Amino acid sequence: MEITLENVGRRFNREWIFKHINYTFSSGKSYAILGINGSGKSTLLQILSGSLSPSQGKITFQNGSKHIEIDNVFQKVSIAAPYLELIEDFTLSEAIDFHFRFKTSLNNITAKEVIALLGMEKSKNKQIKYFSSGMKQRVKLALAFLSDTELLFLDEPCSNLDSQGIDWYLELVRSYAKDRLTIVCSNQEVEYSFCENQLRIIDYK
Ligand SMILES: Nc1ncnc2c1ncn2[C@@H]1O[C@H](COP(=O)(O)OP(=O)(O)OP(=O)(O)O)[C@@H](O)[C@H]1O
Repeated sequence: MEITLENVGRRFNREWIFKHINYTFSSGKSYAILGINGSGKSTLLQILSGSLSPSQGKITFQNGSKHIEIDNVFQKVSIAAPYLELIEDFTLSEAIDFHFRFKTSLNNITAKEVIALLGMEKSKNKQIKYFSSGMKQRVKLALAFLSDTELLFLDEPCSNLDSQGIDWYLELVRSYAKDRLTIVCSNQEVEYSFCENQLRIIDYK
């Protein structure tokens, strides 16, 4: 899978958030999108997931010689982001079952195995609304990493994680990010230091 941006820019009202991005993202590689708060990282990630249109320029999604329509991109992407909330009334087991009604699980991993990987056997029947912010973040990350999608998009992946949680995240990266196109929006090095490519929003202002 390849995502190509040609002269891409986005503005809200009269304010340009970024302009003239020419860049190609390719499968099997990892990318960090870097910038200070409010610089436009999440906006760019939404464009890359097909959920927001650029104000100028062109984005194309290509699988080998096959062009992918923008409306079909959502099937190929897993996103963990602060603005994408879990359904709070679900128990953990229900949230996992619900998620995998829409996305195929990676290597046919079962809900039981996901719960074991989260280390949350004792909380499987607890409603998400009673989870701590760090527990919710772990659930979001597990659902994204363990979905069988070529594109893995992580916006501030270590928010609310303690040092143990950060090690757990890095283990997910080692185990499940390898052959995918991984993009991390961040301004914390620990979250993106594994990414071999970096795109700085400031270069496109
Ligand atoms: N729907 C919208 N309407 C108007 N302005 C918006 C909208 N979405 C984002 N913005 C503005 O675009 C700019 C970039 O926001 P964005 O969330 O992409 O930044 P970010 O780099 O991800 O920030 P953070 O690190 O705080 O998450 C901000 O000034 C924000 O206020």
